[in-house]
Amino acid sequence: MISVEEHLGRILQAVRQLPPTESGLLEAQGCVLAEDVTASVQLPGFTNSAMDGYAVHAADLEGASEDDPVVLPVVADIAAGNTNALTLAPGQTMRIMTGAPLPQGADAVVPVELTDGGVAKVALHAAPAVGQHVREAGEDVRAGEVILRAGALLGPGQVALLAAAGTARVRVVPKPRVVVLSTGDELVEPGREPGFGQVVDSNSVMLVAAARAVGATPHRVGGVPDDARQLTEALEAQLQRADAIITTGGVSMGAFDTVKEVLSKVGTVQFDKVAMRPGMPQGFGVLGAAQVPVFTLPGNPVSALVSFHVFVAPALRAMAGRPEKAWPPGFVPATAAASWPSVEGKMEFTRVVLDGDRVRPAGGQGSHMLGALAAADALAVVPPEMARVEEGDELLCLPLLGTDAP
Ligand SMILES: Nc1nc2c(c(=O)[nH]1)N[C@H]1C(S)=C(S)[C@@H](COP(=O)(O)OP(=O)(O)OC[C@H]3O[C@@H](n4cnc5c(N)ncnc54)[C@H](O)[C@@H]3O)O[C@H]1N2
Ligand code: MOO
Repeated sequence: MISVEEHLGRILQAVRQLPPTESGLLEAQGCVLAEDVTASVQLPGFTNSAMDGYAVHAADLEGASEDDPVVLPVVADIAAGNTNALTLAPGQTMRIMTGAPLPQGADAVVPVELTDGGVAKVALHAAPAVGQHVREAGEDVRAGEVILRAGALLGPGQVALLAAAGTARVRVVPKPRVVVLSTGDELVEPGREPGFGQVVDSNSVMLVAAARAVGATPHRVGGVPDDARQLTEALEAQLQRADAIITTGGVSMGAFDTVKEVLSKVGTVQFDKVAMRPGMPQGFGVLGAAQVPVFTLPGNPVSALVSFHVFVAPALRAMAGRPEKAWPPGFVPATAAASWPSVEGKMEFTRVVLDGDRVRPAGGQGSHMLGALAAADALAVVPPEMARVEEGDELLCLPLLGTDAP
C-alpha cells in the first residue's frame, strides 16, 4: 500500500507542461500565456470624454455656480466615433458624448446634468477642475508596455485587454485533450434503459464534466467491453488525439479486470493500492511514443470522482501550465459540525455538506452512492492517523462544484 502523496508525487514527476501553440483570443480563454505580451498601442488611444456633456476650457468657467452660470456658445457636436480632429477656441464649448475625442485645447468636461442642455448656447452651472471627466491618452496602458506576463491565466478581462491593446493571436499553453474511456461488459449508453445486471455508463459523463471543469478539453469514448483486444484497439486509436487518457473500471482484483491485464504489458503503467478511501485501486503510467499519461481510475463512481480530484486534476493543471502551489490543492479549511467514524491508516474523503465553514457528512458514504455524492458540496479530508472525526475538529475540504474556468 502506498500513500496518497507518493502516488500523486509519481504522477507529477511524469507529467510535463504541454508545448505552446498559437491561438485566437476566443479559444485562448482558460489557457495560460506562454510568453510576455506587450501593447502595440496606448490605452486609451486618444484623450476622450468620460461623460456626456460639454468640452470646455476650465479657465472660462471660473466662478460658475448653480445660481450664477457662465453662458457660452456651442460651436460643434462631437459623438463617439467622430474621427475629425477639432480645436476648441477659448470662450467656446462643444457638446461631447462619452468616449468621443476631446477637442484640442479643451481641458475639462461639464456633465450635461450641470447645464441647461443648450444646443446653440449653453448655461454651465459648475466650474470644473482642469482634467475633470477627461480620460487621458495612455493613462491606462502605454504603448510598448508589458501588459501580461507568461503564466497569466486568460479570463474575460485578460482577453479584452489583449484585444484592446492590439493583439489578436497569442501563444498559450493549450488545454490538455483528455480522452475518457470507461470499461465493463455491464455498461449501457446514457439514455438507454439498463437490463438486469447492467448499469448506465455514468462515469464517463462524470469524468468528462470533471475534466471540463478544470479547464481541459475532454473527449468521451463510449464504454469498451471487458475484452483485451477491443480495449487495446480503443487505446491505440485514442492515443493519436490524447494529451492524457483516463480509464475507469477494471483495475481491482476481479477475474475480468481487463484494464489491468492490458496495461500491465505496455507502457509504464503501474498498479498500486493507495491508502485512501474511496479510491484504493489506482494505476498510472505513460503510453506510446508521445508518453501520454494514462490514469486508470477505479470503477466505483465515487471512487472515480475522488481519484479525479486528488490525482488527475493536479496533473491536468500542471500540463496546462497551472501547477499547484501546495497540496492539498484548492482545499479550504472547515470545522466538523458532527462526529463520524473514519478508517485509520487511510486518507478518507468524506462527502460533506457545507454550512458556512462547518461541514457534516452528506448521507451514505458507499463508493457506489451517486445520490449522496450529488447531495455533497465538498470532500472533507480525514488524515490516515484519525480513526474518528470529532465535532469541532478542523478539516481541509475540497469544494466539488468548483471550476477552474476563468
Ligand atoms: N476482492 C476485492 N474486490 C474488490 C477490491 C479489492 O481490493 N479486493 N477493491 C474494491 C474497491 S475498493 C473498488 S474501488 C472496486 C474497483 O473495481 P474496478 O475498478 O475493477 O471496477 P469494476 O469492477 O469494473 O466496477 C466497480 C463498480 O463500479 C461500477 N462501474 C464501473 N464502471 C462504471 C461506469 N462507467 N459507470 C458507472 N458505474 C460503473 C460497476 O458496475 C461496479 O459496480 O473494486 C472493489 N472490489
Ligand atoms: O477504495 Mo474503493 O475505491 O472504495 O470503493
